Amino acid sequence: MKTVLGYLRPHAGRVAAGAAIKFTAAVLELILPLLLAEVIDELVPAGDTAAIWRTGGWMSLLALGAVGCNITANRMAAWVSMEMTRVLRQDLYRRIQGLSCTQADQFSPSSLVSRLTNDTYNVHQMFDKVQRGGIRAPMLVLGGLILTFLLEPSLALVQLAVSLLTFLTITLVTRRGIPHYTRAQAAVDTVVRILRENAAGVRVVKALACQVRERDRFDTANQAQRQAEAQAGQVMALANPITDLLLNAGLILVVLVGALRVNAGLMPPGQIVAFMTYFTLIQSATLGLSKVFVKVSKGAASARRIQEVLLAPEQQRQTAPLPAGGGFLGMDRVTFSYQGAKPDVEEASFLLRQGGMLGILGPTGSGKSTLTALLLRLYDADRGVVWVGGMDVKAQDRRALQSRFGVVFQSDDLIRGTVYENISFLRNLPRPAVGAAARTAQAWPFISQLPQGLDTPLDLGGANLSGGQRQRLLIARALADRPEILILDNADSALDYSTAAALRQALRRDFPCTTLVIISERVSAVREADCILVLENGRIDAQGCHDALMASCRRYQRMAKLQMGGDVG
Ligand SMILES: Nc1ncnc2c1ncn2[C@@H]1O[C@H](COP(=O)(O)OP(=O)(O)OP(=O)(O)O)[C@@H](O)[C@H]1O
Repeated sequence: MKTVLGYLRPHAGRVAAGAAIKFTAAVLELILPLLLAEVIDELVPAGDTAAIWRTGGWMSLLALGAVGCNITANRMAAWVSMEMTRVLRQDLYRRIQGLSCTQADQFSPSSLVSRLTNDTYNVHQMFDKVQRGGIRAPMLVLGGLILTFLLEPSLALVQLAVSLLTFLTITLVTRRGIPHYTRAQAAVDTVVRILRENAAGVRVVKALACQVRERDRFDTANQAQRQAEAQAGQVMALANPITDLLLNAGLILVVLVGALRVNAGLMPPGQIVAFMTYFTLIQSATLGLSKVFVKVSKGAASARRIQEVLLAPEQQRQTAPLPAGGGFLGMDRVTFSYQGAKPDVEEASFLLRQGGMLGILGPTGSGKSTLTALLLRLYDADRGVVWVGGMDVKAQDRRALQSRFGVVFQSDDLIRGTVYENISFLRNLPRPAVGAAARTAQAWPFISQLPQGLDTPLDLGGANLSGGQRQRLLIARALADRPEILILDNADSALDYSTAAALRQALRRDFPCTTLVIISERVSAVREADCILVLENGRIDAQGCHDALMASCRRYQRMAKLQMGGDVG
């Protein structure tokens, strides 16, 4: 909470000015009933018309002054809470971008999204409500009670009792309602998730004829959401009628007790009117105050969640010396585990010269992608040293390090936009560079056949392209900025053999100085590599060039024979 509160500091002057204006408005509102009682009890019996007009004028001025002050202070409050939330959201976004993948995995992507959206919204609401009602409501309640106690203690006690009852009722009702709303919000999340999964996997759903099951899944989530909303609605439906009842009961009590005291000659009749006005003021302020409490409790919980991300520790930068003759890129006895249970990469060591090619082969789940994640410093190794450009990756600025790479991950997707926008990908690259990358990636033949060439719009995820066309665009995206190091993670899986061969040839021709890291299930994709790693269960089972592995590694020989028939020499 302290960290989030710090975002108010730059606006302290405005907040203080807003509070002073709200204070002034509350004082003006509290003076009005006193003047009203004076008109009824003194000026009307005295028949002093001029004084009645004068006091009426003052009352109008006070009422207008209070409205003006409240509008000004509310606008200031809205500005401050919007501005501080903007900066908070911006800092949170930057921090999320700076989180290591381990930290992002720990928070979970959906939780980070909800911290950035829902939680910042709750904090915004809290600051807005506190500034608007946090001064005015307690001032009106306290000031009203003090003035009424000075005027007539027995009536003031009636007001105090009813106000306390109102406050307790609203707080209890809202507290009971909040869990239902939280459940309703979670149910909405589930509905949205099912919708997104369904939209993304619409082809699979249709192909596997799962529409009915999907509909049932959606209906169940939809029903759960309706139920949670209904329960919340049932609880909250009590709030307004109960407060109306308490307000009316209180007014009746004030009038009754007041009338009895007036009849007994213990107080002037005008004070009943003043009391009724104070009572209405105090009741509405009490309601406002309970709403402030609700917003503060929700906002404080959200502020804690935001703070957890903002204060997530920076990654340590303990570097280790590189082994002698470390080369351009490599690892030395690297061990890494995603969740600390079992090593996902164990004792991995290899070297690669600049401009060289590293091939990585191995069964699914053997740690191939994890090796590239460590090179990119998406995760830090638990033990050992990883280096790129002859320097420990931990000693390098993560963004600068990552900008040296062009990468195609298995999970990459196209965005809604033109072919050019998909290849350039937010980098504003010149069109000739984009065209050249598309040629190397073997994408040009089909791009030139599209109705608007590079300017042809693509659907989200490239739904209007074939799998192989999508893959070639992704490769072009990785190449377009002429990276120093190129990582292709199974990027040829949807390409036919002759296109994959043409791609390899074009890569060597057009990017002779680029260091290549190629993960593939095909021996043909890596056979020209300077070094091929054969992985098994996170360990490097064997490494060497194609000929060396053919001579020494049975697993590699089997794969080569299986995939390339007799052509394995
Ligand atoms: N983000 C993650 N969190 C936890 N475990 C993970 C994560 N990513 C991968 N793993 C685990 O690490 C191990 C190695 O995964 P990795 O993706 O590196 O394998 P791979 O050889 O690239 O597999 P594939 O060929 O199927 O892509 C697997 O056991 C996998 O379950």
